[in-house]
Amino acid sequence: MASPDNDVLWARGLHYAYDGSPALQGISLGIREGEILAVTGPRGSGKTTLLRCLSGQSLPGKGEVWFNSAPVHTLGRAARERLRLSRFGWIDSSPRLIPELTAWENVALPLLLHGSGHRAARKAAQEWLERLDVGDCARKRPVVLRQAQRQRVAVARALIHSPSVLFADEPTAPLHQSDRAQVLRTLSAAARSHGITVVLATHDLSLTHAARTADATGAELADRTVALADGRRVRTHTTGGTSNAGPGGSAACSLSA
Ligand SMILES: Nc1ncnc2c1ncn2[C@@H]1O[C@H](COP(=O)(O)OP(=O)(O)OP(=O)(O)O)[C@@H](O)[C@H]1O
Repeated sequence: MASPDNDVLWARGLHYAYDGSPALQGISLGIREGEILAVTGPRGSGKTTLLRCLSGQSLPGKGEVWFNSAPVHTLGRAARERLRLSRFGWIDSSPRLIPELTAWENVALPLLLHGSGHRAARKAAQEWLERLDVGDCARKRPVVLRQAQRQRVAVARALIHSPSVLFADEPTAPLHQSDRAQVLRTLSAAARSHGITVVLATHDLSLTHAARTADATGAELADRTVALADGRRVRTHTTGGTSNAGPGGSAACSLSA
């Protein structure tokens, strides 16, 4: 099926419930290639559930999710797993690194799994670690790293194979306030330079503003912000020129930035 407005990822009429308790109630959304979309809303508004449905980790009870021409909502578990490994990246609020591997080995893993040579993978991993200001951690294991360092390693690992879409679920939650904007700026700059589409869930709208205003030279963090409340899409705020409201989406409106 052709996507509306040539969106790389789009959803229509998504419903999801946990044991009969609704978490998503008819959300429709389209995301353009290379767009950085922030999904905001208070705790429990459905951000994580939406990201899980969009990335094929959870299947909606009703509705459709399409990645390009692939119907994610009808793919079997193995096909969704392959799609996630090859085309998607995921950053959680708590970094999940493999404790037996060093930082660079953790970061290099997606490349090694995709068949890259050891030397090339190590070089790329080192470059990503340096970009995220943890180059000196390359040979350390996660257990000796601080939480903020572990999260930067996790960000490097999510970006190293240049996924088509990066899902970031509260990626700065474990970081101190001072580190948050910097990691978000690095993430968004890296995504823009590699043409990676980003879906970023955060309950802290001020964070996206802080990352924008603190960056005198970089691009704005998000092109568009979609706000959720009680599993429904309630507001869209467009900040960049590459965005659309998506199928069934509300019209763009202005919030103060
Ligand atoms: N595993 C689960 N089992 C039962 N209910 C769940 C589960 N995960 C989420 N929920 C419920 O679904 C609703 C949406 O939760 P979700 O985690 O998607 O929201 P969120 O906006 O990401 O919240 P937060 O910012 O706290 O992560 C909430 O009411 C939540 O309590």
